Amino acid sequence: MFQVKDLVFTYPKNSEPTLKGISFEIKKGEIFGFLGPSGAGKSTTQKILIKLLDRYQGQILYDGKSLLDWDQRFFEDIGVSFEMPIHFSKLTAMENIEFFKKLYKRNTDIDTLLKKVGLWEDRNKRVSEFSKGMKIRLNFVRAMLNDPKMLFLDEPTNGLDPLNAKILKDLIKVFKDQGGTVFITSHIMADIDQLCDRVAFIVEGEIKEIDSPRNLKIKYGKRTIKVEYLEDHQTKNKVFPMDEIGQNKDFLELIQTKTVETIHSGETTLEDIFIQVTGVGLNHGS
Ligand SMILES: Nc1ncnc2c1ncn2[C@@H]1O[C@H](COP(=O)(O)OP(=O)(O)OP(=O)(O)O)[C@@H](O)[C@H]1O
Repeated sequence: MFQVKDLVFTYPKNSEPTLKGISFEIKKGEIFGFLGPSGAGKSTTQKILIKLLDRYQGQILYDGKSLLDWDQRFFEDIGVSFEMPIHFSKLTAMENIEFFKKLYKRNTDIDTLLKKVGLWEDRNKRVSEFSKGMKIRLNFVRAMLNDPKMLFLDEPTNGLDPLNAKILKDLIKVFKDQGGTVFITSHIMADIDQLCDRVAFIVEGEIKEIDSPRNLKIKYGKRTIKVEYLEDHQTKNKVFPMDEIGQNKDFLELIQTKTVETIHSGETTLEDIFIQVTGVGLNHGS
């Protein structure tokens, strides 16, 4: 869908580039996560990909054609949902939708979409009366109005309670299952882990890693097995190397002779990988 090669971008007032020659591909039909600490260049990359910023160096192809050569038809193809929902708060949800719908040639079935996000009953309420979660869901509806081929989502679940976050994640998955492509940034690693086929880690304008969450966990995981067991009425633990565990006499003896409480493989979380790759804790992010 997108091929980005050696992308360099410097804001006009800056002397140093914000993006220092990044290359990546977003494959058609995948959910691609873009992760990194605050100020790494995620939003800048996203703004370039949606044609809000130009004057970059390097090459960006969308659907095989340079992004610079795409005209208004590009905007018919994409849906964008940025972190801060911006709506006309004195208008109802439906009035907002009617307004933004007119910006596009192609439209999706809005009634179905409103029902899917759980806003159908509230469609005639003023947006000023909406909760944050409702506004974020309305934002998603806005991004989907033109039945896009590709969605750009910036922190889509930020500030949502678990139920609203699940509704949104399920909608993103359905979009993908129906052939859509997604570019997503988030500081919530569990959401990224659940959603993304591949992730890129960007640090100070450079990409440090690109792979599937699963492959990254294998790469950064410890490949150990920790057994917690009971001995003398106390919980003890032993750690074994995962390689050739089936032939490990100590391990086999332990699980045959002791009361095992838990067995864990030493696989790491995306959160740990974030900290290892970026060198920055997640609470440093915005
Ligand atoms: N309009 C601008 N003019 C000059 N510098 C900018 C501008 N916008 C962003 N920057 C700088 O570019 C760098 C990358 O910013 P960007 O917003 O892309 O980071 P980010 O990874 O999206 O961060 P966050 O997670 O906080 O959203 C930062 O150092 C920032 O100060």
